[in-house]
Amino acid sequence: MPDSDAAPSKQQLRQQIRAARRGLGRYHQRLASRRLCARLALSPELKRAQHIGIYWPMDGEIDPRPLLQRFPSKRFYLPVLPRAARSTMTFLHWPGARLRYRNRYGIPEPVAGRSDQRTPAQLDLVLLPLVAFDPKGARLGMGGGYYDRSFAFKRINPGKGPVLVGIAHQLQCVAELPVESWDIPLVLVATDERLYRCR
Ligand SMILES: Nc1nc2c(c(=O)[nH]1)N(C=O)[C@@H](CNc1ccc(C(=O)N[C@@H](CCC(=O)O)C(=O)O)cc1)CN2
Ligand SMILES: Nc1ncnc2c1ncn2[C@@H]1O[C@H](COP(=O)(O)OP(=O)(O)OP(=O)(O)O)[C@@H](O)[C@H]1O
Repeated sequence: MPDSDAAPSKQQLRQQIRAARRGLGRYHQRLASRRLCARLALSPELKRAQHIGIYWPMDGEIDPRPLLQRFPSKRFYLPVLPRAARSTMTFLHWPGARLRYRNRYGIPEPVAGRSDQRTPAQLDLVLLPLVAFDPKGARLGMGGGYYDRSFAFKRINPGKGPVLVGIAHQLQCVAELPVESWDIPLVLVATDERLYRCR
């Protein structure tokens, strides 16, 4: 079979979708972020959650940060990459911790200090950045395996720990992603246009 007919590899899919996402204009980004946050704010899962993992957007990702203003009484946490290879991320309360440091991918991270620090299992809900998703809740990330490793405990005990919510622009939706044995399924995916309840 010629290459052009084959399903795109994970790497090709990442490249295509990341380029499309980076191409979104500033006006589109602002509107998409507001629509996403308005939709998320209505979900019972988010209303119930008190300790929420969020992310600092990069590479054209949709911006979830307006949720902080909407929910001043909830606590939000940013991921901090593990120091040791193959370890899990920790989540630091923010704002509160200083955001001075950029990690190896150029993403700002809070600096551990006196601020509240949580393990992945200690959060109520996590908003996961992603490159592509499908309506069944499969997620393709940047390829580091950070979220998969951090929430691997949910494969053994799906009821434990946070509700995992994928966050994306609508253009990041694909019909079906190949699922790897280590992939952690998403319960919800929220975009600027829709909310997907998976499975
Ligand atoms: N906003 C945000 N924060 C996040 C993630 C994310 O996807 N988005 N992550 C989700 O896991 C973790 C970081 N994972 C990342 C993995 C790879 C690259 C990246 O840019 N890779 C380059 C290769 C460069 C290199 O190896 O140095 C690339 O693909 O171009 C970025 C983040 C934690 N924080
Ligand atoms: N639970 C796990 N235990 C050990 N290794 C893992 C685990 N989950 C993922 N990995 C490793 O991480 C690598 C990257 O996985 P994958 O390409 O699915 O990451 P991703 O979901 O795209 O990335 P991210 O979660 O950082 O956005 C895989 O090659 C796999 O070996």
